[in-house]
Amino acid sequence: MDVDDINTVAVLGAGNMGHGIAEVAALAGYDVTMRDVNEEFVQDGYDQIEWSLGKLAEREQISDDDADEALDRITPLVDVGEAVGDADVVIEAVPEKMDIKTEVYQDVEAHAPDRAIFATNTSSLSITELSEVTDRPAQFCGMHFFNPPVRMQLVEVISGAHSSDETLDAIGSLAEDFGKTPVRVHKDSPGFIVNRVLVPLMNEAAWMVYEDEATVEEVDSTASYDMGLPMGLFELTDQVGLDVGLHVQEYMHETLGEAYEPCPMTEEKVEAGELGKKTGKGVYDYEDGEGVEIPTDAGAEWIEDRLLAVMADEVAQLIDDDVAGPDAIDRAMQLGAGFPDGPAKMADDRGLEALYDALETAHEDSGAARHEPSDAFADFVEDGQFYESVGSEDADGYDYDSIAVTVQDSVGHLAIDRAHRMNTITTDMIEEIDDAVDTLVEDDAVRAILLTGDGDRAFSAGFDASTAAAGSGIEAADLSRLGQRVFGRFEEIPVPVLAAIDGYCLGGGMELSACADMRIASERSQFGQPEHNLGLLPGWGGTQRLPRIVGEGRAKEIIFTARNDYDPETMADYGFVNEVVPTDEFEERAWELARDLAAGPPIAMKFTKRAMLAGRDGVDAGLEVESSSFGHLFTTDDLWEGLSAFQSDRDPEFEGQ
Ligand SMILES: C/C=C/C(=O)SCCNC(=O)CCNC(=O)[C@H](O)C(C)(C)COP(=O)(O)OP(=O)(O)OC[C@H]1O[C@@H](n2cnc3c(N)ncnc32)[C@H](O)[C@@H]1OP(=O)(O)O
Repeated sequence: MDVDDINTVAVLGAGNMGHGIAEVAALAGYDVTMRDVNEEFVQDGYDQIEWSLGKLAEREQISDDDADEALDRITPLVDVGEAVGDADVVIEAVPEKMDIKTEVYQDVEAHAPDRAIFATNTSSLSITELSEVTDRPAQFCGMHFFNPPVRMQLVEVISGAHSSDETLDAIGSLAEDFGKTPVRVHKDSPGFIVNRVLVPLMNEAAWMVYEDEATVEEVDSTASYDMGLPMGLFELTDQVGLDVGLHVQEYMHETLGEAYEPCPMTEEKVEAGELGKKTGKGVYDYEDGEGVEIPTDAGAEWIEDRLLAVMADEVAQLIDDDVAGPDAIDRAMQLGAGFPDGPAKMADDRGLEALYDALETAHEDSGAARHEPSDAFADFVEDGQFYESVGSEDADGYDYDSIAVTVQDSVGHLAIDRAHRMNTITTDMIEEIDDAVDTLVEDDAVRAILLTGDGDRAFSAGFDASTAAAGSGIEAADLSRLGQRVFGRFEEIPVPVLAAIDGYCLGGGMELSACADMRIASERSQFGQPEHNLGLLPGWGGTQRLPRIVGEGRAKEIIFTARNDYDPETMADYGFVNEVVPTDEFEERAWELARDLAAGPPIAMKFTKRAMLAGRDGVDAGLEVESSSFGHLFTTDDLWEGLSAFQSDRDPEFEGQ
């Protein structure tokens, strides 16, 4: 089945995941039936969707009409026959119990059309085993969403032993059509990617505390502030629920072996009903205690190495077992767990040998199976790096971690690729942008650059404040200089640069866009320089470049008010935005304009940028560059091409000669 043949999606289960998936499908324009075992459950799910759509509309992420139309597309049902009778795809999100799922599939099988693909949202059961309770194992695969589906970008698309390529392609395309990023998991392996990396990591954190090697504060401080993870590991454990985590750990222990033995501390807490945030107490105490309090400076290098080593071993096994490559693993962890970098890259950066040694030393001390490095890990240490040995699966485009760079129709497209963190900007990203500018300028095929932010929430929400913890004044000044210089390169390079802003464009993101030659924005965009709210100032050129574009008075207003909600029309009035475009036409318009710029005369473009830049040193300097450039252009083929195209009333084809 092709994704174009999918019109109706049946979602089984109206719980947290089920109603979230139904909402996502309806927002993408599909007709949705949502089924649960009784009226109350299904109505609860429907009410949750209504509430969530209302919130999206309130935040202007969708219009009121979009919210109403999405809700209208959802039919809540109890009758299985009615729910799946006309379904092209059935997404099952019922409780994680094999007997419940088996019963549901038998019921569904009796009513679903032969063409229907079955996709299970299981996070911990075997896709292959589930597919075998149906009569269509080839039309069956995993489609694992993350909680809450409306906000989380990742969908793991998992191949069971019998899944056909056609099924996997259709479900991958469906996930994309839902506005999500599918990551292919090539084998039905316990925990797939995200849980396979995250669960042993959380388990190791628990063991370190249980065995008195470290305190909760030390582990969480290391994870949050030294490794830059979005939260502490115990904070995460409490948020997920200790019972939920333990359930997956037990499954992994059963299927993968002794190395996954759950920590007794987790078992004890589950037995005592201390399940995490939802019960008021887990590892942290939310009712009688202070809740989560993580000191910024209690981290330790050996804890970081241990945690990285545990992850590296899982990554090694996943790659070795052909479950996924390093870039798929990293992408999944960034989108599904909010990691700043993926575990393969983090381990490569730290050095596999050092991490292997850390694990081996732990094994000598503890003798525990979980500390025994796998053969796969040993092999990768021999090879040097995960990425070096396996390479990247990204076929076209250049290979970067935090940006995506491709060339199409003479346009070099540089997308900030951290949608999971609002496309916030890190030092590594700035260095990658620096390198990408070199690469694109050297590429003769590139005649214009289009700057965008991945996803539909932000061009960029600015500097990644979570990486700002403990820098000295000198380091911060260096970071400021780095951003000023690298962003400023867009002003200096010979090709025109268009920033296409869709969503938040704040702080450093706005400073980056200010270096483009032109800016267009979707109607839903929001602008601002909120640095003063953080006690900072715009440090990537904002105090200099913004006043040049909007005038000093407006620039001071934008910086002093520190608002983050300037609308695009106002920014167009201020002269910052060249054009405001309806959101649903935005991507097309951005590319149209970028292609138009790429079709312009390269030498005249280069000289125009150069003359304007020279003018910043004074009008006379600018005028001098203008006239010498004007003279030079008279010696170019492009001039004659322009003149002859004008005379014969056709579009010119400039070659930059
Ligand atoms: C030299 C350069 C300096 C600078 O650039 S300083 C930074 C300037 N930028 C800002 O101050 C923007 C800060 N962010 C915000 O105000 C809000 O966010 C938004 C208005 C962008 C969006 O608000 P909402 O829709 O309510 O979403 P949410 O839950 O606040 O954010 C979603 C996730 O994105 C993370 N995030 C957003 N901006 C940043 C940032 N600048 N640095 C680090 N993380 C950021 C959040 O924390 C959160 O993450 P989780 O889902 O894990 O809670």
